[in-house]
Amino acid sequence: MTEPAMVIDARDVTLTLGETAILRGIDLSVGRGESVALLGTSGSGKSSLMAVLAGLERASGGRVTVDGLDFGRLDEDALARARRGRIGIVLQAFHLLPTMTARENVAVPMELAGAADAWERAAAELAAVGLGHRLDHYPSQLSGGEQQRVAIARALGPRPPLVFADEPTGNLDTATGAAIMDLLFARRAAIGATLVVITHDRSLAERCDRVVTLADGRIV
Ligand SMILES: Nc1ncnc2c1ncn2[C@@H]1O[C@H](COP(=O)(O)OP(=O)(O)OP(=O)(O)O)[C@@H](O)[C@H]1O
Repeated sequence: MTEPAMVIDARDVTLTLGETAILRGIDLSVGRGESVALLGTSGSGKSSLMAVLAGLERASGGRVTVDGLDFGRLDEDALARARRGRIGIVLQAFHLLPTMTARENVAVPMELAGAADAWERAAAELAAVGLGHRLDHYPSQLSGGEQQRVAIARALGPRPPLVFADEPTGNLDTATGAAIMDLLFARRAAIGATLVVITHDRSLAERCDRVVTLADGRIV
């Protein structure tokens, strides 16, 4: 089977929560290997769009196709399976599991994605983000920048074709944030993943192949 050229194909996507129309007819196609920045003021719908495209939130209307799968046709279990190994997510606040070491945080999603050698691969992934000497540290024993490196290793370890990052440098100082973005771009290039980055930072956005700007739930 040939792979679909578009990793993301969203057509007239709407999201309404309660009375609030959050996404109001989004059309967005993202090609394989492309990097796209989602820019927009606070409340414009960036995180909501990411949640819909990542299969974390169901669209209220329209069609979302990711890696050839029509999300609207999948039940919850099928959607969870579709996400696993196919979509990696890096968030502003890292969200590592506090009771697990760096290595465990990275190994668990790879195990869930079916890797037999997840434990060994987790060590290699952490070495690739410069943390080969921190395998057994818990998140509380790591700096913010180090925690985000673990989060990148965790998200990209299963080699997903699609990676989302929501304000990945938002909790970091400028220099650390720049190093994290360099790392995110380098690791996603190494695995050939498509990247969608949400940001407020125009200079960061301009590092992507394409900038998409949202305002009030629409692409402008
Ligand atoms: N569960 C919800 N119920 C109702 N409204 C919501 C819900 N979640 C988000 N919203 C509203 O939807 C709009 C878009 O929110 P979203 O978080 O997607 O914006 P954003 O562009 O990512 O903003 P930020 O840059 O501040 O993170 C906001 O006005 C928000 O208040």
